[in-house]
Amino acid sequence: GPDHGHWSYADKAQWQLEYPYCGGQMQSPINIDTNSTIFSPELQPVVLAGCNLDPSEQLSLMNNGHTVVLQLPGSLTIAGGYPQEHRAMQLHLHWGSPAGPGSEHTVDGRRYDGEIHMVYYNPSYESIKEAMRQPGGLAVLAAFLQVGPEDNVHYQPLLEQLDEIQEEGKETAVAGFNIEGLLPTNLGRYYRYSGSLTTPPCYQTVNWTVFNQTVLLSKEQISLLETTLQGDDDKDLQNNFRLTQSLHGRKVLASFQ
Ligand SMILES: NS(=O)(=O)c1c(F)c(F)c(SCCc2ccc(C(=O)O)cc2)c(F)c1NC1CCCCCCC1
Ligand SMILES: [Zn+2]
Repeated sequence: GPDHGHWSYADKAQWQLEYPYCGGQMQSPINIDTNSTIFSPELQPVVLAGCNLDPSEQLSLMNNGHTVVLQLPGSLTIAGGYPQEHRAMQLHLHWGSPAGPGSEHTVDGRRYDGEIHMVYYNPSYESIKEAMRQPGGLAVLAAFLQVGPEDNVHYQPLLEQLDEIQEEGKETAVAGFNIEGLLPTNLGRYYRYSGSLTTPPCYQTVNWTVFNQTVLLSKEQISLLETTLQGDDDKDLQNNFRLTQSLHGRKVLASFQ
């Protein structure tokens, strides 16, 4: 993809020097102040289509030095909850370390253990490259990962392969599975706002959905995520989250009261 190689979460204050959008007024992630959200009953439940990927389908799982990325087929689409259909591109995770949590968004100042992002693009644009640069060109479905009492079996296809891609740049194959299992069961309760990619180039073209219900993983699964991968210069890949950005007057809508 575009040149993302040399930035890191250590120098996130300098991103805007190289990538001007990162200093913009519609940046992500944000803190969601639940007392200031606006109930919007027109926000319909998110509906996914084509998410039960056949096990014969092989998906690329890669450590790109900043996160673990699962490439998704364009046959997986958002069929409800957005003005028009969007096609899947990839999903990736954000996490912390054994010393603390690592979600990107926060709710009333609370940071969760981790966060999954499913990235989609609006196919009415000529190409993904084009869609990425246009307002409303991208949709990201975000859900918080939280420590719960037992293993989340839906995350095993991803987590059991992490030891295959410990080093930056390593890639492995994952057999198709039900992608919807990675999200909360209730896709009707969510926050919606206009923001950006949380990584350079920070394009301000993302229509964000942050689900209210969290996804529960076991302590062992969260710990595996926090302690297996290495980023650039062989340091542990941890705390790969951007700090929350100012709303600059943006409103956060809620599909629920
Ligand atoms: N939260 S997020 O959605 O902004 C996000 C991150 F926070 C991310 F940290 C990432 S990974 C870092 C950016 C990156 C690195 C390499 C490559 C590549 O080799 O193709 C691609 C991207 C990452 F990939 C994404 N999502 C990508 C943003 C980068 C360019 C558009 C492609 C889909 C979304
Ligand atoms: Zn992300």
